[in-house]
Amino acid sequence: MNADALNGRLLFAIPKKGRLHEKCMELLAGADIQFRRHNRLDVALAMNHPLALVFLPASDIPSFVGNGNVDLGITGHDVILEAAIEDRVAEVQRLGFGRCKLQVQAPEAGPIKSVNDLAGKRVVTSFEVLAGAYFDKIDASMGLVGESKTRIQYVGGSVEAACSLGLADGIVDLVESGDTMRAAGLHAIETILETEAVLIRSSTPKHAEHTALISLISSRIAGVVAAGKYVVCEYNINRDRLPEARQIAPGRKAPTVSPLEEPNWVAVKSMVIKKEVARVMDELVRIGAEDILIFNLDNCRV
Ligand SMILES: Nc1ncnc2c1ncn2[C@@H]1O[C@H](COP(=O)(O)OP(=O)(O)OP(=O)(O)O)[C@@H](O)[C@H]1O
Ligand SMILES: O=P(O)(O)OC[C@H]1O[C@H](OP(=O)(O)OP(=O)(O)O)[C@H](O)[C@@H]1O
Ligand SMILES: [Mg+2]
Repeated sequence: MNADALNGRLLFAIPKKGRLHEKCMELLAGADIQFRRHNRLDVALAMNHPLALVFLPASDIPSFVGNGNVDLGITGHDVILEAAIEDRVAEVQRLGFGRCKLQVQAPEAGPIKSVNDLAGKRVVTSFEVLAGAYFDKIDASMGLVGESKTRIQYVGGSVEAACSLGLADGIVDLVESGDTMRAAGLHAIETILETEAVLIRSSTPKHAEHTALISLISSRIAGVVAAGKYVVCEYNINRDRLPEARQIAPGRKAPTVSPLEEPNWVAVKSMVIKKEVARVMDELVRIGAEDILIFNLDNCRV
């Protein structure tokens, strides 16, 4: 594809593989960004917007966006901090996936039980900036200087293997379920940060003409993200219990209340945060609600 094909198009960077890729594909579908990606090509023109998708490694996306080479991107909050470029990218919104923690880990069977035990030793990581800054503080607090400071070594992946290979006394890497950590015989001794995927744009955009399209795409993505966060809860209840029901499930603005053919009974509908729905249903049952139904949302604008 020659550079002319991209002329005037908004460039949107998407992780080309790894943990964030599939979820990003779902977001693009939910936002109705249609494209056909040709085999091995990392640029795909959208068919229904003046936009091109650029498929890049997640860790390269912060600098591409921060330097204005692309206008919009999805990547992890962790790699933005690691790229030390947070002053040049604006986080438009959190996306609710790619949630994990950057943790200091050490062999479970060994003597290292705290970060102080690890200070001055060898740490292997793909996050050398964040791990370096973290251990600089620990070293300073323990009076470790020069040669006695913690040695941070970069590796590109499979970080958990470093201790058993004799390369490191501890590591700094991402943990979600903890399965990889446990399988490698490691345990977490400290959390450096919590992260999730974020939609970012350049703080100093080169192409002001894209502002309206960036707003449209952001609003569509926000709708897809919200749809994953909420369910619609519908139930029947005696009108006398409405004040209590409203406290249990207040909805976003207010519940929708419709009359039923049964005297003094109403049907109520409200949006409920998905994670809270079991508790909300328990409480509605407790105050006499009947026929409680929960509906997932495909998409929304809230
Ligand atoms: N286990 C995980 N659970 C949730 N999110 C994760 C996990 N691992 C990584 N991430 C998030 O995804 C981002 C990209 O990491 P990922 O490992 O997918 O990329 P990669 O290393 O380029 O790909 P690959 O591992 O396939 O080589 C991380 O910066 C982090 O924000
Ligand atoms: O706590 P868990 O659910 O086990 O997830 C954590 C693992 O996921 C990521 O690795 P990934 O699978 O991307 O492989 P990589 O190390 O080659 O990047 C991360 O680097 C951890 O190794
Ligand atoms: Mg990885």
